[in-house]
Amino acid sequence: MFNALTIAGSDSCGGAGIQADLKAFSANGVYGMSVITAVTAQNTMGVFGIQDISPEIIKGQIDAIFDDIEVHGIKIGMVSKIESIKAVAQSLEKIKKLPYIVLDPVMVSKSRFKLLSEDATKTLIEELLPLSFLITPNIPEAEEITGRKISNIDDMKQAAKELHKMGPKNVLVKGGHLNGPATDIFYDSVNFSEIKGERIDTIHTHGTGCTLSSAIAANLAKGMEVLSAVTMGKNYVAKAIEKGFKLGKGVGPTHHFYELYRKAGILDE
Ligand SMILES: Nc1ncnc2c1ncn2[C@@H]1O[C@H](COP(=O)(O)OP(=O)(O)OP(=O)(O)O)[C@@H](O)[C@H]1O
Ligand SMILES: Cc1ncc(CO)c(N)n1
Repeated sequence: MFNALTIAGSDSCGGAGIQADLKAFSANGVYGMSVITAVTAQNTMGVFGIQDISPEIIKGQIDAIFDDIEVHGIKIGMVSKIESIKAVAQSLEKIKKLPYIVLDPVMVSKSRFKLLSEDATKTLIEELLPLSFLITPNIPEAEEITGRKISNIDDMKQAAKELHKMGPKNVLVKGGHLNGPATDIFYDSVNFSEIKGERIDTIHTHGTGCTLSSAIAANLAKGMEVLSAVTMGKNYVAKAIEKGFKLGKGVGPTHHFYELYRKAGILDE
């Protein structure tokens, strides 16, 4: 059995963060483990508070896992404070043979709540980008990291090149925030690939980024090469968005178990 580890924040309503990651791991056939960096009080309408976990307990969780278990893939999501980022980087740097790391540089929630402290972007760039096999910024995140405005596919490609210079082996700039087709740009230092997808007309997109990065981490953990892992992850998130559903009063979550429910006759359409 292959496994994957998510290092991220908890989302109390289960649509994003650790909860989305563990569901995406399971649905993509790997055993899921978690290191919680922060707890958010969150629902489909917004984020109402954050409690950061202490650097000691973040390190303690990572050490506990790596002292005992061979990890096959890692996804890093929300790590909101400078001290938390340093704790993650220091713990991971100690590990002799690191598995592939997929970093989703989470900064702001769909409801516009800051999930990364304003002073922490530089630390995220310096400490976590060089450790990453793949980073998956959305457009506002790519703009914040590169300082460039991104309005179209060519801008996404330029940004991917600049992001690559900051240390990650591969870059996926996600196009969910542009108008038109949901095209993501993949760059591996030599070639660009346009990972195409139709835009699905839905408001239920809570946790799309978490779902995608975790599906890709699961695929890498299973030994898939990077472009297949990204393409299959993109197909997975498209289906999860298509089957996204109403939960609460706001932006509902992606659906991770549609196929399983369909096969079991538990349809929820
Ligand atoms: N309406 C949509 N229809 C189809 N695909 C979409 C849609 N919205 C986003 N996507 C895709 O979902 C994936 C996640 O992209 P997105 O830009 O939404 O991430 P994000 O902003 O990081 O998400 P999050 O809210 O979890 O932080 C990308 O592959 C993107 O192309
Ligand atoms: C905990 C958490 N991580 C990531 C996101 C993505 O925006 C979110 N809303 N909440």
